[in-house]
Amino acid sequence: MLSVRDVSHGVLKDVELSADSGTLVALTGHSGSGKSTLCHLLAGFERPEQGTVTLEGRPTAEITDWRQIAVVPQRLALLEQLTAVENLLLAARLAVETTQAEKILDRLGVDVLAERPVGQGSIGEQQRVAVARALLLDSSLVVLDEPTAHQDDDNARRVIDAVLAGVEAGSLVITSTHDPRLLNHAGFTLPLGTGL
Ligand SMILES: Nc1ncnc2c1ncn2[C@@H]1O[C@H](COP(=O)(O)OP(=O)(O)OP(=O)(O)O)[C@@H](O)[C@H]1O
Repeated sequence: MLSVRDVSHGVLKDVELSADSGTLVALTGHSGSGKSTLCHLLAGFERPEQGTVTLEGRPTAEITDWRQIAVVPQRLALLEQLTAVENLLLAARLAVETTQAEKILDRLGVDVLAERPVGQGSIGEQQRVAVARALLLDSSLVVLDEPTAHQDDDNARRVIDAVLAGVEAGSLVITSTHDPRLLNHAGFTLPLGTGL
């Protein structure tokens, strides 16, 4: 269970959210409404100025295990000199087989980067590598910041199918998005900011 209680931080005011495993939650709101800020708090990159963000009762800021919280930050945070497979294995702390990394890269149509430095890929390809990395371990909480922002329809479909497989496998997936292709699949939506 993820629990966001009475959180105020920067532009975020009194945000409340509870969600269980096996759910897809969408964060929406206009540019600057705080979607990325909330993603950072969920991921545990920062502690909230007020309130609490906990996963199974533990502050997310104290959780460093990728099996518990996996993330696609807006700027992806890939190591550009490493291949796609190496990026995935690093996140998994080398605890998965190379074939497992190759399989999810293939599923996301980005096997072309498996053995190449990801910095050579297009932004859309790099985003799909970051999505593959976040979905690799069926982590308890998966936080995705606009994971289809750089995807055409075919590749958005690949991302969405992979996300839904993660939800099916039991992950709680929280994604910020403006994209109706993704929004349509959300179990529920948390609108942030005013006017939406
Ligand atoms: N580190 C920071 N320090 C100060 N202000 C920040 C910081 N990060 C973000 N902000 C501000 O907080 C507000 C919310 O930013 P955020 O990136 O969370 O919005 P967003 O809803 O994700 O927007 P977008 O859809 O454009 O990505 C913005 O006004 C931004 O300038």
